[in-house]
Amino acid sequence: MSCYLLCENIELKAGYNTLISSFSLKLYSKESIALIGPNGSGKTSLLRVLAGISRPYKGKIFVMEEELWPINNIRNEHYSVFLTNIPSLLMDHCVLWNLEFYTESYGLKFSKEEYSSALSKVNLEGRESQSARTLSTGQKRRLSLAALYLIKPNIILADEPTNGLDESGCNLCIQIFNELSQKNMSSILIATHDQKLIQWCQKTISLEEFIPKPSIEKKLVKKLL
Ligand SMILES: Nc1ncnc2c1ncn2[C@@H]1O[C@H](COP(=O)(O)OP(=O)(O)OP(=O)(O)O)[C@@H](O)[C@H]1O
Repeated sequence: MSCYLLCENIELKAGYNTLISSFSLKLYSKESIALIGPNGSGKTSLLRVLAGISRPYKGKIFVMEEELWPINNIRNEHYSVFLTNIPSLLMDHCVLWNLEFYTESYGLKFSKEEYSSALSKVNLEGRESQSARTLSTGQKRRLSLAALYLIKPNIILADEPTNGLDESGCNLCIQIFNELSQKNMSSILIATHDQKLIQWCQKTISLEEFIPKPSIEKKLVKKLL
């Protein structure tokens, strides 16, 4: 199996605080890993770094064997997708425009019928001309899933993809991830608190293990304060 995403000894900081240290990961084709950890443990920050949106303080990242930094050549290639959803939707544009925009940013163009069929898959049929702003939270998630289904990226980095989805939406999300992993050999890294999604993943990595422990000096200062 090919290793699609590799990172070694990653250290992340938020301001002066070290969020995560010595984090390494190998993500193979068809593999699905759940990234878990309490609120604020750095799951989103890590996904942003792995997607090439921000740089790690330390460590190396390889996407399909290409090193991500010092220059990010990876963005907008057919490599990874970052399922942030709502903020990345262009609210003043309609559903179809958003879908075209997402797929074209990966160099992919589809027929009107193919876009409509992807919308039907996520239960948004007939909503092509509706403004993205007027979609409900769950419908915005569904629109992101339709884009994901069309793009079929090799690497999927999903940040709490089932947030705001009802039960059928959660099942649909798992079904799409399953299809992409089985038929497209996609590898999937999911930051989530959703037990059903965690159970679906083949592996779980807890970020808690990579949160640096406060030194004795720091503990002492805290106690004295
Ligand atoms: N730009 C920033 N400046 C300062 N602190 C930041 C910044 N971005 C994130 N942080 C801090 O980094 C920590 C990790 O945030 P992050 O969103 O990665 O956590 P998370 O594990 O995804 O949390 P949740 O489970 O709540 O989604 C938080 O304490 C957050 O306040």
